[in-house]
Amino acid sequence: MSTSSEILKIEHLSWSIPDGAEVIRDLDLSLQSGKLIAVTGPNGGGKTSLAKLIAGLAQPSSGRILLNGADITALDITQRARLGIAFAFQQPVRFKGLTVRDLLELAAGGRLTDGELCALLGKVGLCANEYIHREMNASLSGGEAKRIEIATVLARSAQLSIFDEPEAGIDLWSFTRLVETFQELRRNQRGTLLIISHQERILSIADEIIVLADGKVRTMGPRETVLPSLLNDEHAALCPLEKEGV
Ligand SMILES: Nc1ncnc2c1ncn2[C@@H]1O[C@H](COP(=O)(O)OP(=O)(O)OP(=O)(O)O)[C@@H](O)[C@H]1O
Repeated sequence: MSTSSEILKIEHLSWSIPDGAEVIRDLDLSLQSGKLIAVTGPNGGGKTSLAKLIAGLAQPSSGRILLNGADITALDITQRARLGIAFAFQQPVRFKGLTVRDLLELAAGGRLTDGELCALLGKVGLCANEYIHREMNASLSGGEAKRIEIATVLARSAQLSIFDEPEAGIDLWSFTRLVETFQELRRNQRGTLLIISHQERILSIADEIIVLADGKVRTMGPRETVLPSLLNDEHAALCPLEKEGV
């Protein structure tokens, strides 16, 4: 059993949108390595904004982000990706001209055998034979593109993988497979997983749950203590969870 250490530290982080409204407000956070951490909370609470700030897609107005103790606040998304941060968008990105194989090989950093591609796509409930030569264009359905994007993050085997609402737009069977994949990664301690989700099934497999509301951490703690309070009536209005289906 490995002892976990701090992989990400966030100090006094704030971020404002162009009209001046503060979306992330003086937020402090510490994430331990090898854990599955779920981030939940009401719509508009700042979850995606926080993920973008961590991935380097947005620059904070103030505060610091440290990865393994090193200040990465000034680094852009490419530099942070090189250091081991991978981000799967809420809305998948399409890349005209690139095939699914190209994209997964780019993510993995080298050639992949058909068997490896099959294993990766199988983790998100896709059959490789039908997909590896498909172009990442509009001919893919929203759910297919979303699952391929998730597979690219899995292919990266990053130190810190961030998934923004992986449940959004994918069918129940693929979602079940994905939840199993997250559990496998957690069991094998393959990096740290930060998963933004409204799904009780994701929250139920988390080591830690963060509830974000109004740009601040409302609650953070082990699943065993946070989830019961999220499921009771007192918190239902603050953070309605999706219990069935996707
Ligand atoms: N680029 C932007 N321009 C203007 N407003 C923005 C921008 N990005 C985020 N916001 C606003 O900031 C707030 C937080 O948005 P964010 O997407 O981070 O919330 P969220 O917690 O991820 O919500 P959801 O659960 O609906 O995905 C929202 O009110 C949103 O409208």
